Amino acid sequence: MQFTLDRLGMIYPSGKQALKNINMTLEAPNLIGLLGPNGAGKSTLMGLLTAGLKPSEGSISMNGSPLLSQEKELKAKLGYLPQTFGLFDELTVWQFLDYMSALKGISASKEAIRQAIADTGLEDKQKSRIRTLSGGQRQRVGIAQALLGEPELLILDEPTVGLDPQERIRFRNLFSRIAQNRIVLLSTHIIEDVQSVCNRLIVIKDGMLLFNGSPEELILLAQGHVGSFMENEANKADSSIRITSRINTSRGICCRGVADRLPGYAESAEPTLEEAYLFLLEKGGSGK
Ligand SMILES: Nc1ncnc2c1ncn2[C@@H]1O[C@H](COP(=O)(O)OP(=O)(O)OP(=O)(O)O)[C@@H](O)[C@H]1O
Repeated sequence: MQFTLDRLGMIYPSGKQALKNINMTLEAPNLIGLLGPNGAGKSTLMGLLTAGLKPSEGSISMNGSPLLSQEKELKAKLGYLPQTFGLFDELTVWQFLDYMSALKGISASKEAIRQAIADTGLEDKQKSRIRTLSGGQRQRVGIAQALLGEPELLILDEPTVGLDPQERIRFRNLFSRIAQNRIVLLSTHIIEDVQSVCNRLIVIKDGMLLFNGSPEELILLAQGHVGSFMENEANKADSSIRITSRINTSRGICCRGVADRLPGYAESAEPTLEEAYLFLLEKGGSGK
């Protein structure tokens, strides 16, 4: 399965340009992390890929043909967790997933539901009404409906929101397993979610593609732009460095930060993925 985005742009009827000139290819297998600050255009990009939105500029093709002429085929291949979604509060978890399976036209629905419930750890909640679930449990039901029928393309808009750290780890591992033979695209603000599991990162800001590559390539971009220094040794007049962390040590507060040109008092340090991402956002970056 392959998607090609060609000069893709989106202008909402309000006149807001949410995406500009996006060019990229997404192919299986891939676990792709979609990163960007609030309002960057991540949900808009996901809306276009799921054909819920129609592009105002450029196009998307699926396996070489226009996506919008293959909406039925796309729906059969797609599992989608939107940022906000409605659950039917009076249904039980099983009933809701049964209903979603029917909408998706899944034939062996019992097995598909059982698998989705097992993958999301909802076994002991399958007979509970959705209104009685916690926020994190509801999010898991949202993920479960996206997983139904083993879709070839899984698009997850902030799937780990509301999940506790243990659950986040569980889902990271699950997404990583699923992505072995399909495309999983997940948006998040949490770098830990993409670190170690995503083999590819896409960063957008103000509707523009800033980066499209591996986590290692992103870290390389920030090499020489991350420094550490003791706070009491810093020259306060030189504020060119943006502090990313402050840690108490026996010698005082040790700071790390990113800068286009490191000030003399900072010692160059190996960038973390989070620092590389912050550096890219500060700098504006260059797409690939
Ligand atoms: N239906 C809409 N009508 C008009 N403008 C919209 C609409 N939906 C989104 N926007 C605007 O388009 C831009 C991109 O929004 P989008 O929701 O795609 O960003 P995002 O990266 O998903 O943000 P967040 O991380 O906050 O969820 C924002 O400026 C937003 O205000």
